[in-house]
Order: sequence, then structure tokens, then C-alpha cells
Amino acid sequence: MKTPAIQTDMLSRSFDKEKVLRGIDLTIEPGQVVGLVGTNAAGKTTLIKCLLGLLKATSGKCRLLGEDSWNLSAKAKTRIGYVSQDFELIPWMTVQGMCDYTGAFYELWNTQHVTRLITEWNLPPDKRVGTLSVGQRQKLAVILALGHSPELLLLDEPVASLDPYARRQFLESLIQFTETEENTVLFSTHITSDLERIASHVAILREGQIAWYGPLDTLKEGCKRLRIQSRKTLPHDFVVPTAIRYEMHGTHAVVSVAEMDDHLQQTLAEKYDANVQVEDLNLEEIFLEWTRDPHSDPSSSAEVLS
Ligand SMILES: Nc1ncnc2c1ncn2[C@@H]1O[C@H](COP(=O)(O)OP(=O)(O)OP(=O)(O)O)[C@@H](O)[C@H]1O
Repeated sequence: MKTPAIQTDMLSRSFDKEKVLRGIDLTIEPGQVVGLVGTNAAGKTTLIKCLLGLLKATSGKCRLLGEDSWNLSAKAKTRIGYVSQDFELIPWMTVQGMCDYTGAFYELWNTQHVTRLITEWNLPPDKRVGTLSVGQRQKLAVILALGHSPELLLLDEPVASLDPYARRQFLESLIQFTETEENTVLFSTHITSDLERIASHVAILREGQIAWYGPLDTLKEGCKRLRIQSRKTLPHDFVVPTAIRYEMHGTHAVVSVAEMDDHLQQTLAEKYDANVQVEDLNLEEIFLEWTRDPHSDPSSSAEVLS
């Protein structure tokens, strides 16, 4: 059996009284490209930092490439690439100088690949880092994370400042990176179209836990919205298997389910003497369903993911 690229067991992390992560169980196998989604302040950055050993877990365990995150060996660190939200670069160095300087720390620095990315991503090699735009700096941070040919990439909103063209280039680089079947990516994002293009798997972080983890296709196929119109008032203990969210209005209910099966529509229709309509959802709607209050006020249906 292969060693998981990422493995957590009841991982929790609090800041003072705020419990941000509340028992994260997550296993990511080598070769998976995992999109980590959740609302603002859900704990995505906190989780990534715990995985990297930049924050200590309050309790529970986390391992990267088979090693305890808090005691990663130098060898394991050379197999990992990371782009943080608040990456730090040396402002007085040039783009090329920054690449050469970073490369000097690694045995396996791929100068050819780095030079190619600098050219393809239109970065001015002789310009000082401190004078680059935010998007240019983000591109450079990604290049620096890829330069030592890591096996595991952790990216915290890597495309937030990139224009659509640069985002496309970045995603193409990521697709190339994952052509090697052993390479693994965990990236947090709010951009569902990017996720749709490259993710093999999705992890949904809600209320400090992984509410859903699995293949992107399974998520898209299974998640449906049911509109239930009964002839009688629906009972207080009205429960639908795998429901993510309920809106109750007397005889009428709107329920989103994670796993629609062939019999559910008929079972509900018979049990509640109801007409049950099944609606497909696009990926953005699926994330909205997962990240909104499970018993939310129907009037809030226009709220957005991030
Ligand atoms: N060093 C810290 N000290 C105190 N609170 C913190 C610290 N780091 C994070 N938090 C809190 O933990 C919560 C989760 O923050 P985190 O940055 O992990 O969220 P996120 O999901 O990455 O959000 P976003 O999508 O906005 O980037 C927030 O309420 C934040 O204020």
C-alpha cells in the first residue's frame, strides 16, 4: 500500500477560545489533485499551515509524505512546494536573482523549467521584486514553489490575484505537474471553474470539519435539490437521508441532498403524500448548498460562496 501524501486524524486547532478545526479526518493519496473549499474563515489556511508544521495542532495528528508534520525532516521538506497567501519575497532582488537564490537551497533545482516559466508567464527577469505588481509577485511565488520539482504542492489561493490569462497558464502548469502520477496537489480556492478544470477530488470544510471528501464527479452526480410539495403539513421530525440543507415552509420543503439515489424520489412521494421534483445543480450551487447554514432562512438564497 502506498503512503498517503496527506493524512490527518482528528486534527484540531484553536486560537484562544475559537475552535477553528474540530477533528479533521482526511487522507489524500498520491496523484490526487484536491480542491479545498469553504467560506471565508472556514479554516483553510489554518489547515494548510498545520499540515506543513507551520502551526501546531491543538490535538490530533497530521502527517505529510508519511512524516509527522511538526517534525518534518529536511528531506521531506525538499519534496514539498508551498505558496502561502502572504508569501514573502526579497524586495531588492531581481526576479532572476530571487530564483537563483532560492535554487541554491535545493539539490534538484530545475533551472530550465524555471527559465521557461519566467518567459511563458511574462515575468521581467531583471526587474526588482519589490516593484512587481501583486499578480506578478504571485506568479513568481508559484514558480519558486515549482522550481525544485516537488512531489507535493500545497497552494493557498494561488490564483487570487492572477488575471484570467495568467490563471489559465497557471492551471496548465499545474496540469503538467500532475501528469506525473505520483505528484499530489492540495489547493484552496473560491473559483469553482478552476476547480472544475483541474481537481480530481474536492474537500469541503464546514464548521471545522471535512463535511465532504471524494471525487469531483461523484460530488457533481450525487448532489441534487428536491422540491417537495405535500398535501399535509410536513412533520417537525421531517428527515431526508444525506440531506445537506433544509428550507421548511409548512406543506412545502426545499431539501438539498448529497447522494441522490433512484428510490429517494418515490419513497418521499409515498411517505409524505407529496409531489417531489428533482433539480440538477451546477458546481457553484453545490458549494453554496454545502457552505450555507443547514437550516437557513430561504430569503438568504442570493448569498454568495465567498
Ligand atoms: N494566528 C491567528 N490568531 C488568531 N486567530 C486566527 C489566527 N489565524 C487564523 N485565525 C482565525 O481562524 C479562523 C480561520 O482563518 P483561516 O485563515 O484559516 O480561514 P480561511 O478559510 O483560510 O479564510 P479565507 O477564505 O478568508 O482565506 C478565522 O476566524 C481567523 O480569524
